[in-house]
Amino acid sequence: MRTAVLVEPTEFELQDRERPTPGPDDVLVAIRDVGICGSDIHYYEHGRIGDYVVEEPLVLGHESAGEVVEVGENVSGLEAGDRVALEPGVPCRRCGHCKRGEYHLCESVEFMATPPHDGAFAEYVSWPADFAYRLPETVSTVEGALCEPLSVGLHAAQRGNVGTGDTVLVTGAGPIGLTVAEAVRAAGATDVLITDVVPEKLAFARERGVDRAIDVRETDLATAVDEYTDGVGADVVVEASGAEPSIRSTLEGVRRGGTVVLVGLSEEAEVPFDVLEVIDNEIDVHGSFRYANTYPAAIDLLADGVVDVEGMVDFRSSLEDVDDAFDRAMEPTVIKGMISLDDA
Ligand SMILES: NC(=O)c1ccc[n+]([C@@H]2O[C@H](COP(=O)([O-])OP(=O)(O)OC[C@H]3O[C@@H](n4cnc5c(N)ncnc54)[C@H](O)[C@@H]3O)[C@@H](O)[C@H]2O)c1
Ligand SMILES: C[C@@H](O)[C@H](N)C(=O)O
Repeated sequence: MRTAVLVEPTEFELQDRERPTPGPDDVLVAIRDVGICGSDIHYYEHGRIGDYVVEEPLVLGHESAGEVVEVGENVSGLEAGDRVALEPGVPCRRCGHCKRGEYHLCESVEFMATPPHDGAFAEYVSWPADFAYRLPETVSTVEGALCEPLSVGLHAAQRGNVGTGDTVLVTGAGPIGLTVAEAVRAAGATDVLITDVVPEKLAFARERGVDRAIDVRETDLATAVDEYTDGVGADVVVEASGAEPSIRSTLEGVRRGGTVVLVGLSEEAEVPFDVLEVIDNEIDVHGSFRYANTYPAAIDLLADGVVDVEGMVDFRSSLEDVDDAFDRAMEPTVIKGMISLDDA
């Protein structure tokens, strides 16, 4: 089968690999669509993300969906021909975190395209059936693949306990900020403000219906939020840029007694944060890491037309053009590129 393998930073090689054989609890999936995520780009450019280092050739891609072509003997509920979204992180299912349902915190999670685990830029992937979710007819495999970033948004909204009538400030209008915006709307937020430093990203967010798009290069964030909220501040701020100034600015946007959710990963592990402000204003600060139990909700929201992810896609490219696709995906105005494979 065809695979695109990262052999060195900035160097993909198209390799012919043996088609995997599904184990008894697995499904073999002919991959149709795979999103290019910021972490794929980071591995492509730098060969590492923090302690995760690409030491052996690695198949990238963890936002994927495709068609089941074979099922293992223990699998029920899925059959050949079903289209599925693949949840990319598979936990041990036995530890305390798994048993509590917070399986994304399992220390033994094997996550696609995170060294040493291969991802989905491949014709076929064999995957545990309980992490493969059937797509209804009305949900495309592009949408199925983008259940992954949508899940990051849904989890962030849950971490922020976003509720009906809330005003939410999202910092960063990349794919994650945009899925957060979709998720908080679905959770009942009535006012969504978003920031960025790229005018095209802000214009796009505006087209998608955010109530206020703030260019923080030109506009003081605290003033803009105060104006919008009559000096109160946002109920919830979700940081989705990873930019240090933006992380610090979350405290300028949140109301007293409000919640800050940190999703964006800073290049620096330590970012100065005014703890006196946090205490004095009784701010709840939550980390948000990946997601758990979000795929069924993501698929239902897409099937019901409550959220949109397909509109974020700027281009679809082929496995053979993966180098060109990554070059395009790195352009600052591009939101989402996809690698799409022919029908298997
Ligand atoms: N916690 C998690 O589980 C999780 C999951 C996926 C991604 N992430 C992280 O979330 C962040 C966002 O991911 P993405 O794929 O959307 O990244 P991205 O780089 O595509 O988008 C980030 C956006 O932030 C904007 N930005 C830069 N500086 C800014 C500033 N000072 N203020 C406001 N906006 C600013 C950029 O212009 C860009 O549009 C990244 O740090 C990524 O690593 C975290
Ligand atoms: C969650 C996922 O989108 C992220 N890129 C990760 O590897 O953690």
